[in-house]
Amino acid sequence: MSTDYLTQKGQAFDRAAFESLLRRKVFLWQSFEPYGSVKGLFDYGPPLEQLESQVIQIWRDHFIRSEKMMALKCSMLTPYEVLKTSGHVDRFADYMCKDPKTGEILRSDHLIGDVLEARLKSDKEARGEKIEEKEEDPKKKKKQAKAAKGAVKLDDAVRKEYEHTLAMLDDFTGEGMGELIKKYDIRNPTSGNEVEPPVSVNLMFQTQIGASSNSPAFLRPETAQGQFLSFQKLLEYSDGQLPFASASIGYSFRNELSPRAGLLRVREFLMAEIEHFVDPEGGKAHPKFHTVADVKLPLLNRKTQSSGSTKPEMVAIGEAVKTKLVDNETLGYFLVRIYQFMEKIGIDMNKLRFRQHMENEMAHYASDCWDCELLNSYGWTECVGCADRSAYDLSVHEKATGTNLRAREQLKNPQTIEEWVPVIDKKKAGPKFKKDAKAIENALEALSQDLKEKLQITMESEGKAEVPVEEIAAGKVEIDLSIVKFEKQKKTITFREFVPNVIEPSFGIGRILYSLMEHSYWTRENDEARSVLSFSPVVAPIKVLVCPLQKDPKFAPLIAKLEEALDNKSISFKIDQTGVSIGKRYSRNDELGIPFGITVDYEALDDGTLTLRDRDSTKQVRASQADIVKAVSRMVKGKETWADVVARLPAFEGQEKETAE
Ligand SMILES: Nc1ncnc2c1ncn2[C@@H]1O[C@H](COP(=O)(O)OP(=O)(O)OP(=O)(O)O)[C@@H](O)[C@H]1O
Repeated sequence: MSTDYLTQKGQAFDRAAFESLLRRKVFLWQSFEPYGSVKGLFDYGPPLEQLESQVIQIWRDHFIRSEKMMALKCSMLTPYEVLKTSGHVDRFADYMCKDPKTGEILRSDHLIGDVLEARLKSDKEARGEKIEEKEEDPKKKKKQAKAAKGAVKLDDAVRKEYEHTLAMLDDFTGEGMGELIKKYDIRNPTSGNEVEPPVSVNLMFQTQIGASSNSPAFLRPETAQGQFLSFQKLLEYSDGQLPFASASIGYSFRNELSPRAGLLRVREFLMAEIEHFVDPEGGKAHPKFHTVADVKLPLLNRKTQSSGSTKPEMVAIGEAVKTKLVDNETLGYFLVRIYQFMEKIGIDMNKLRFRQHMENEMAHYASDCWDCELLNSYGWTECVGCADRSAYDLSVHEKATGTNLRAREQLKNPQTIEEWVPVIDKKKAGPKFKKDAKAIENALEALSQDLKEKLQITMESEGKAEVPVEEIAAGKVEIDLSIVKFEKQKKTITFREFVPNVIEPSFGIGRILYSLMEHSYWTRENDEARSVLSFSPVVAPIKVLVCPLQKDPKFAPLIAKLEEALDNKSISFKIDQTGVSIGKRYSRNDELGIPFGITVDYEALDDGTLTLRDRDSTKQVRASQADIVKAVSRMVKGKETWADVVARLPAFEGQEKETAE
């Protein structure tokens, strides 16, 4: 199947050929194949496992080391209460519709979105809109003309309504989506059957800790909660100084209703999440913002999206923060760091944009949110979410557990303040409240200043008052002045206490890897189309292909020496000693994305020189083993490019034929 999506060389992207390469070269496959496979679960073979490990290494260096973040490894099994407090138990759900005849489960918003988009596409074809766009491509023109024959033109008003519905889809409740399904006669596209009304399904995998069902738990749907609950440890580790950031790389689990699009929507995936804790006073400034202020990013803001356009604008982040397009410096700083990370791992930067969340997409507590989206053959795909989560997470966990999740700022000048304080007659309170006495004392101290003042006035006028105490069985307690009174007392404070705000960049590694593989894929069109994966030398799973020119035992000592030299520099390599032609060996290893080939030929036997081939240009240089290994070592560390090497080392013209035999 071809799509409108183009490779880095401007060729039509052939997804079937791409997927066949991934299968052939054992990049990935659906898990548990001998048992019929499970949707949404994938196993990675050696090349993809290695690619992931290289990308993670760069991520660690780019964020954890360079930004001095505190790396954490938190438990994946998470007690029910934690996710109840975070809101996941009640709200981490999607709506699904069932096809009653086939039993197929469809995610309601995807179903509506897909059907309306297909109708709009068909309408465009019927109006000939696409045909005009691609006039220069006769093959496509023919295909579109054919499609247009079966296309259905929509009424202008209907077309507008569909477009509006698609833009607002995130706003619909289950009931609302049910009405849309009826109104637009939306059916299961595969069977044509009517579907049942949407029902809400929580996306977490539930389990229990220990043998008793009294301790329900979930597999975590994100790594973030563990990081929030480690806040006090992190604060201690950073000597109480803010801002600081924690980072966690680990698996998350979501029981997606309709896993699809390969690695893009799966049920178990690797996340790399950062929680940057910052004092909300001072506008969430970032100490290193000035170093990135001039970097321009492709930003697709809310206003542009509302106008129906999807074209991002290149804006310097300094300007974007100044005009409040991006809410604050810390958020802006991270958008730039995400951009630089993507560039480092070899993402095609023409296929990257930052899309601002529409108001209706954001969580109620978030103050701004941008997704880093990568374009692949499935369309623009959110690969990193970067949100300002305000003080929400720490506040809710503090409230639920009574643990202090605050930071303190030492005041330059101590301040004297007056505040209402409960003065409890413990001799009377103890016998009266018995086992609840401590909980009641804590609750009285935790009351707001306003409430303390109000309670004192009530007790003075009415002789008694009622105080809510969630922690005791009765849920409330009656107090009077013989037991407690609230007094205004002077107090000198030397610090300010606050709940830090959190900026969270959240990376889905699988989606990034998949997009990176598509961005790296192209075909060399010489004698026959040959697939190439142009992984940059820094991320390539294997760095070097070692090829003796022919199967000849004479080469063995030189190969052994070369192996030792590559090993000494920790360069991963593969030896291809099969009897096929050198050109064929190169091209089948181009499919693995190996950036360099070192050939040992008969000249090497005389003078010890080897040839080094660059995968993308197929150009070669000839030099001593030491020079070649040094050049490779520098290139895989990103310290030198092929252009630098070509400028330094003599070219080798006796290029082997690239064609297969
Ligand atoms: N089912 C999934 N499969 C693979 N990666 C995922 C999946 N769900 C989320 N991610 C990745 O985790 C990142 C952070 O998760 P987040 O909760 O922000 O995603 P989300 O907004 O729920 O994604 P979506 O709207 O696509 O379901 C995403 O940017 C994405 O890269």
